[in-house]
Amino acid sequence: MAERPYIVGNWKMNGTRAMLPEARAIDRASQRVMKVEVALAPPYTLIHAVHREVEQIGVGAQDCHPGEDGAHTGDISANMVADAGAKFVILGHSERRQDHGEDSALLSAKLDAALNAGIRAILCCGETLTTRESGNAEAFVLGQLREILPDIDNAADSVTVAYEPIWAIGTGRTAETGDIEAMHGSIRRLLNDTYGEETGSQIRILYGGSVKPDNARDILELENVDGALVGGASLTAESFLGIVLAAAGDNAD
Ligand SMILES: O=C[C@H](O)COP(=O)(O)O
Repeated sequence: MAERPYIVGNWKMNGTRAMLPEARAIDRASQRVMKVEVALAPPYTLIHAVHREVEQIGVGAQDCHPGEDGAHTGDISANMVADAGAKFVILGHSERRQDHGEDSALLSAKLDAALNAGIRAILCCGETLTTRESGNAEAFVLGQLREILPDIDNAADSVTVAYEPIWAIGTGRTAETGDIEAMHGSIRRLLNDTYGEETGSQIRILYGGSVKPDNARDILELENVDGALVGGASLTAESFLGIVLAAAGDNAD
């Protein structure tokens, strides 16, 4: 278990203002679990409202445009999400890669925009089931990361990695613990090679893919698993807090 696990809820395209009491409940309970760092990434429309609603937990965005401003109808810049209260942005989620054709060049530009706006990035990576079954999962995931990891000195302050096998997202299937540990170990070695061990060892690596209160403990205990990126189970305070408590080892304080 990481010294201070990082548990991030990604609400994806879910949530109206009716969800604000869930955010408030998550925040209030998280104040009693200081040994876990908790954050929520609501849709753009709720970032400011959630930011105003909470005191303890972090608030982030699920995406940003690579540009600073201008004629991009319907887009939202990193400066805008920062202004709304976001302290981080999720980039490269497989749903955006699939739904919007996002590639590494675009993601690198988005990452630059986020860092210039002074917000951190959660960089997502993960393989399809076909890639896993062909035995190429590790090469694929490390390749994704090599293409987007930024060439900066303070990477540990700016970047978190989230490994999410695509076939485990929203399916109720989680990867085998041995496979998670092996992939996180490979990602750690890549981070150490890229940034040196002092920095590489401090960059957090989250696991995502059907993390629930009843499997969180087993996953979070694995070596090099520093937290979780949670989708479906972050939509109610009850299930999300179940994961937060599992990360705390069930002990508040
Ligand atoms: O960003 C979160 C992940 O895609 C995991 O989603 P899930 O917990 O619903 O499987």
